Amino acid sequence: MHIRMVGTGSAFAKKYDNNNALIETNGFRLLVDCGITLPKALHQMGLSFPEIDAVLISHIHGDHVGGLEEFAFQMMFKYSRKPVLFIAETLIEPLWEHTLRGGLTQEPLNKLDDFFDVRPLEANKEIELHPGLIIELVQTKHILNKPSYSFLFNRRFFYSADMRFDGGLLRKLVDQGVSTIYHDCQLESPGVVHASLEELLTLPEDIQRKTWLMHYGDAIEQYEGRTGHMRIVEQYASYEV
Ligand SMILES: Nc1ccn([C@@H]2O[C@@H]3COP(=O)(O)O[C@H]3[C@H]2O)c(=O)n1
Ligand SMILES: [Zn+2]
Ligand SMILES: [Zn+2]
Repeated sequence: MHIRMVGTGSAFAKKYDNNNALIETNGFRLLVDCGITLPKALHQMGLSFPEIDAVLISHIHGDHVGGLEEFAFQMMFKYSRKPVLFIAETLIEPLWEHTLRGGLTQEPLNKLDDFFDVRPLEANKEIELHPGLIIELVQTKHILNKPSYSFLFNRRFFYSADMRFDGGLLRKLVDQGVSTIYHDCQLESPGVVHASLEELLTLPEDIQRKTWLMHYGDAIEQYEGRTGHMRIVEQYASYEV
């Protein structure tokens, strides 16, 4: 399974695009989150929307869903296709009512299903998105009373959505066989709604060696060599996980 980050930046980063990714396996290309900067970043990578087989959403923040309106419009009016949208069932209503409805509604198109082939996902339950690509949604803490889901792919690759530090969960995942963790990282403390670098540096060495940092601020270059045993995911680079 390959992963390419379309962006590795925090919500307010300006040197890096929104933390969105492409997971590619067996000819299937899954977009993980679709933020504000995604349409342009994807274009700069030489890709267009019809080349994406499905999109998966972690939570309702602009750097994760802000590009969905353009995705929906392009697919509907330029390509006459309805993209597959994998999304936790708890996020379906808020995505439409709070994010997309205003821009997309034009009678008779007035619901999420008019624009996307919606595939609701249940947390803590494995599902095969495509042959060879199994996912489990893990609800992780981010903003109070606002659901956010991290992703476990093929039981071995953990991709954090925006989440607060949870060393116990990471320990459990590694003990269960997870070999690679991509984790959002806020460089400055306190993290508040994200794991801070300071907190991530408290992880035991064996977990740090499996951990790669993403969703970072523009100051990341100043932190090179200061991330313990954790590596930094590079924007646009392709990795085998
Ligand atoms: N209680 C909050 C809520 C949000 N934020 C900032 O807003 C950003 C929204 O996207 P994000 O990637 O979740 O990161 C959030 C914080 O930077 C924050 O700092 N405190
Ligand atoms: Zn974010
Ligand atoms: Zn967020």
